[in-house]
Amino acid sequence: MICGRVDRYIVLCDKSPRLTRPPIPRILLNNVSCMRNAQQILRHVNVSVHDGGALVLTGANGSGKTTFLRMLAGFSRPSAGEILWNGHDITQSGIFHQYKLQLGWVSLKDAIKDKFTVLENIQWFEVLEGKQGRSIPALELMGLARLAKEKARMLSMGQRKRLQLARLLAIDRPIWLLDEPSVALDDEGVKLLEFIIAEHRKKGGIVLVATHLPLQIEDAMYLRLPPRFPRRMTLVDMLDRGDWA
Ligand SMILES: Nc1ncnc2c1ncn2[C@@H]1O[C@H](COP(=O)(O)OP(=O)(O)OP(=O)(O)O)[C@@H](O)[C@H]1O
Repeated sequence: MICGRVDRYIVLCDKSPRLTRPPIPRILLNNVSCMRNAQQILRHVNVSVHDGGALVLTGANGSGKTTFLRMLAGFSRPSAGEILWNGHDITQSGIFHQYKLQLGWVSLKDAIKDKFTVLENIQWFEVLEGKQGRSIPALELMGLARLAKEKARMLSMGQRKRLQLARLLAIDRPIWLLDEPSVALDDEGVKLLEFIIAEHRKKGGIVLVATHLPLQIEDAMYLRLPPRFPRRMTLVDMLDRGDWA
């Protein structure tokens, strides 16, 4: 029985009290900052995510949500601080090699090959992963089974997003990085997205999602990134402050 927390330790109350370390977060951002083109995009971000956890990033256009996800994907490095996976710095090459195999990525650049069929677009990645048998169930779940043999160029924007999500399911990696995953989805598509996120988390998967649109994600942590450029002061602001009095 857990009786309380003392600093970093959980006190277990039984006949012979003992101290047990809490589990290391699967992902830990420790005082992370990020520069792009000599400009500070993210400043002193601290986040920890355990298995089954979800983090929702919100903030104005240009506030750094995509930058945050790209850093977690290893596309760019923090300019200060560290990103730890299982307690290890992901920027170390040996660690990164293992870490990147944990990641499923959905972004506005959909990496869909127009000349391939819908099914081939998933099976291609499945083969690369050394997996099989998940593509058709994933297409069925995302409502694309009847389009499996069509060329991907025939798909609408929302259908392309569904295909990306089907690929995410088929590849079945534990850490999902989702950049605006609900853009272009209809109401049913958004419900499916919320459903697959919930199911993924039930299996211990982690979801980090940047979004402008509301998503129902139970017990998610929210991180609102501050606007990068403060709004320019208007005449109304000056009058409100009494600068002209
Ligand atoms: N490749 C790049 N090189 C230099 N600066 C960049 C690059 N990509 C983005 N930035 C800068 O980083 C800032 C944050 O961009 P980012 O795409 O992370 O914001 P965002 O919060 O995802 O925005 P949005 O809501 O519009 O998607 C941008 O304003 C831009 O100035």
